[in-house]
Amino acid sequence: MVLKKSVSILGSTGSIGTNTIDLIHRNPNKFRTVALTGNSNIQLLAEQARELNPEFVAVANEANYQSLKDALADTDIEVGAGENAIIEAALRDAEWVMASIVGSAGLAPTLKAIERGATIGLANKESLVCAGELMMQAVATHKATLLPVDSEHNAIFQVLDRQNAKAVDKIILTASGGPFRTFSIEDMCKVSPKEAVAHPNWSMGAKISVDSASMMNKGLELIEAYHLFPVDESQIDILVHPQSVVHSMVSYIDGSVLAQMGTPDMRTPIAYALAWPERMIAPSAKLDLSEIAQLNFEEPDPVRFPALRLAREALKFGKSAPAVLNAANEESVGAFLKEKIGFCDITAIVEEVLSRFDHQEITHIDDILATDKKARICALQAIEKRSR
Ligand SMILES: NC(=O)C1=CN([C@@H]2O[C@H](COP(=O)(O)OP(=O)(O)OC[C@H]3O[C@@H](n4cnc5c(N)ncnc54)[C@H](OP(=O)(O)O)[C@@H]3O)[C@@H](O)[C@H]2O)C=CC1
Ligand SMILES: CC(=O)[C@@H](O)[C@H](O)COP(=O)(O)O
Ligand SMILES: [Mn+2]
Repeated sequence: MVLKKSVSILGSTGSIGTNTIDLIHRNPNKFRTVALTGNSNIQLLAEQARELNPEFVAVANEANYQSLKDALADTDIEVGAGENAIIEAALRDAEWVMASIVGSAGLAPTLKAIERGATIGLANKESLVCAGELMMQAVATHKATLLPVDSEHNAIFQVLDRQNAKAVDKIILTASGGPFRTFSIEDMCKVSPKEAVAHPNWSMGAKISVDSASMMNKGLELIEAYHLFPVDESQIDILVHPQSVVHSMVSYIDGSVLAQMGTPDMRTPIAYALAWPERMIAPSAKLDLSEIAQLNFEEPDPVRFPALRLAREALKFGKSAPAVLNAANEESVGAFLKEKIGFCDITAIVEEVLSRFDHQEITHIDDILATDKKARICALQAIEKRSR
């Protein structure tokens, strides 16, 4: 009998979470679910729990505790609510944990799963952006395994020659350019949330879709790549590739460039991380290059997409700057989605908060949590000033 891999999914009700569950459903003999977590979508969380029968289900928003409890009253699944319950889910004894909570809310639970030495499928890039050094130190100290799920980083992980790290010349992160790749600044400043979440290639949650539209997603991914892979900031390039077929590349000192390709379906990188070090079948459409016929590449435009410069500056500055960048961006994206500010205000506010902030050294997760809180207050003031 083959032992089932025990898995927990933090953020099971989101886009990454539901794609992960899709793969688990297709492989009932391979996986056993230990814990699931959500925030607002109680109906889906309860349905997932009924189907997968985990030990424990947690909801971050405490106001949703009773409805989740009621929905699972006739089962023996334990139910928890609040930030501590999400931490408890991360601490439950699953070998493999999908970190797919959106935003810096994912940091503390991901770190707890790392500290117990689990294998983490990391989708939650914001945690690495905020606390890259601390997280990577914790991975080494606790002998945890961090498997990048973000499609670009998963691609790099697949083509990086770890035996010859010194032979790496560049990491080339591909970017679709988002829905406004060809827009003028004037037109971009007028776009609606509906237009911003309509990614040309990927189906994703609202926050990351807006990040893709501003290209802050690529800025966050630059910082993510810096922490995940043994390269300097100057060795990470960003290249616009509108088809999202080449998910990223590594170029070597001998002139070889290795790329990972596939159709834009997150079930491929999730399946890679779920099955690692083996591989498993994923239902993603097969790549047909003759049908696609053309793959295009172009340099990103730093004027229309200032997020790329802001993220690189924050990475170079270090200290609390990346955590401030992330917090200000999360608040601004939230305000844009609520139509309180315009699309171009997002990066303007991030820049304003970054420049006003007294950046401090980070030595402990509490420093990150305090920075995150302070930067959000600062961002909310800037949002208020620009509110429509
Ligand atoms: N979607 C994608 O294809 C990709 C996503 N990523 C990254 O993966 C992460 C998840 O993205 P995505 O799945 O698109 O996001 P979604 O918005 O679709 O899902 C987010 C998940 O987090 C939960 N959640 C929201 N707020 C909180 C909170 N405060 N505390 C605990 N849980 C919370 C949501 O619960 P509920 O729905 O119940 O409210 C949901 O389960 C992000 O960091 C994103 O950048 C990376 C690469 C690709
Ligand atoms: C699927 C995934 O990994 C996203 O991060 C995606 O890369 C977004 O596309 P952009 O290249 O437009 O940011
Ligand atoms: Mn990505």
